[in-house]
Amino acid sequence: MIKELDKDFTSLNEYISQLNPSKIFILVDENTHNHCLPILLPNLETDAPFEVIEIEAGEENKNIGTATQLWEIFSEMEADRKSLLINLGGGVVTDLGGFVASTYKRGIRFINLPTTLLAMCDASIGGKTGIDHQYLKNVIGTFALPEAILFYPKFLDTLKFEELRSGFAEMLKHGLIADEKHWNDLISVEKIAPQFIEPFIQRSMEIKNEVVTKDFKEENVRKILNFGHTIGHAVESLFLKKGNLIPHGEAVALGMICETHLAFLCGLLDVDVSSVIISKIKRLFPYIDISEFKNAEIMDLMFNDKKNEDGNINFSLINGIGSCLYDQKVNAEQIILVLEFYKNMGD
Ligand SMILES: NC(=O)c1ccc[n+]([C@@H]2O[C@H](COP(=O)([O-])OP(=O)(O)OC[C@H]3O[C@@H](n4cnc5c(N)ncnc54)[C@H](O)[C@@H]3O)[C@@H](O)[C@H]2O)c1
Ligand SMILES: O=C(O)C(=O)C[C@@H](O)[C@H](O)[C@H](O)COP(=O)(O)O
Ligand SMILES: [Zn+2]
Repeated sequence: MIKELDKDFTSLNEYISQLNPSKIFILVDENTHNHCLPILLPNLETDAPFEVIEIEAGEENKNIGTATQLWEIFSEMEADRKSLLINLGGGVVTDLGGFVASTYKRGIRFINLPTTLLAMCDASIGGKTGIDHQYLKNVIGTFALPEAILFYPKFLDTLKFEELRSGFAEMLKHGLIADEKHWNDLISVEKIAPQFIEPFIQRSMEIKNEVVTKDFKEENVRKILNFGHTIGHAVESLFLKKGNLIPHGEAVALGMICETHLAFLCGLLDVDVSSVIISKIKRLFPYIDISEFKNAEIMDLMFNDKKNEDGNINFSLINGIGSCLYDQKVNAEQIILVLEFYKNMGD
C-alpha cells in the first residue's frame, strides 16, 4: 500500500491502530534523526511503547555488523512478533531495516517512511531488502513487503543536492524502461530541486510498483528495473571496497550510459537515440573516473550479478525510450568495448 502522508500523519496513525503493535521501533540514521524524527514524533498517536534506534548514516553501514547490532537490540528489548518497525530514512535504512525486520524471529511487520527521493521512488517499494557483504551489493537479503509505504515529500526539503540528484537517476531509469513521457517530463525540469521534481514522484512510484506487481521475485520482467545496475553495481562495489563511496544514483547513471551504448552495439537502439540518452545523462551527472579499475575486475563483479543464469551475465537493455528487454546476453568483447567507450568519454 503506497500513500502520501498528510501533514498530521493521519494515515500512519491509522495503520498503527490497525496493526495494534505490542511495541514500536523507529529506525533512523543520524540525519533522519535530526531532520525527520522531529516532524514525525509530534504527530505520532499511539499507546504502544516506542523506542528510537539510530544507526550511522551511509552505505558503508548497510552490512552484517549493523544488522547484528539491530537483532541484538530487538532481543535485549524483548521485541516480539507483534512488534512493529518503522523505517524512517533513505534506501540504506529501508533496505537494512526491512532485512532485519524480515529475519528477526522469522519476520516482524514493518512500515517504510522514505525520506530521500531515491527511497520514495524506488528503494521503499517492491520488497527488496538487504545488505552488502564483501563489497557485493545487496548480496544478502530477502523479498519482504512492508505493511505500508507512506511518503511525505516535505522530507526532501532538507536533502543535500547530491542525494536528490541520486534519486533523480532512478526516476530517469523508470522513464527509459517503461514510460517515454516520464522521461521527457524529467529531462525538461527547470532544475533538480524538490519543487520541480515533486510533481513526478507519484508516476515514478507507480512505474516501479506496476513492474513489481507483475514479478515480485524478479524471475522475469522485474529485471528491467535493474537497467544500468549490471555495470553500475560493479563500479559501486569497487568504490565501496576502496572506502571511497559514490552515491548509488551516480553509479546507476554511469551504468545507464554504458548500458545504453551497449544496447546500441547490440543493435537494439539507433545511434541517434542512444546519443540523445547518453548526452542527457552526461549533462545531469558528474563523470566518474574509473580508469584505475581494470576491465577484468569490473567484469569479475558483473559475474556475481543476481540476474545471471548458467554463468552468463544477463543484461537488461533498453530497446527504445520507454521500453526494456531483460535476459539479454552479450559477449565479453562488447562489454570491454563499452567500458573503454566510457573510460575514453571523459568529463
Ligand atoms: N531495495 C530497493 O529496491 C532499492 C532500490 C534502489 C536503491 N536501493 C538502495 O538504496 C541505497 C541508497 O539509498 P539513498 O540514496 O536513499 O541513500 P541513503 O539512505 O544513504 O541516504 C542518503 C543520505 O541522505 C541522508 N538523509 C536521508 N533522508 C534525509 C533527509 N530527509 N534530510 C537530510 N538528509 C537525509 C542520509 O542520512 C544519508 O546520509 C543503496 O544501498 C541502494 O542499494 C535499494
Ligand atoms: O527493485 C528492483 O528490482 C530494482 O532493481 C531496483 C534497483 O534500483 C535497486 O537498486 C535494487 O536494489 C537493485 O536490486 P539488486 O537485486 O540488483 O540488488
Ligand atoms: Zn538502484
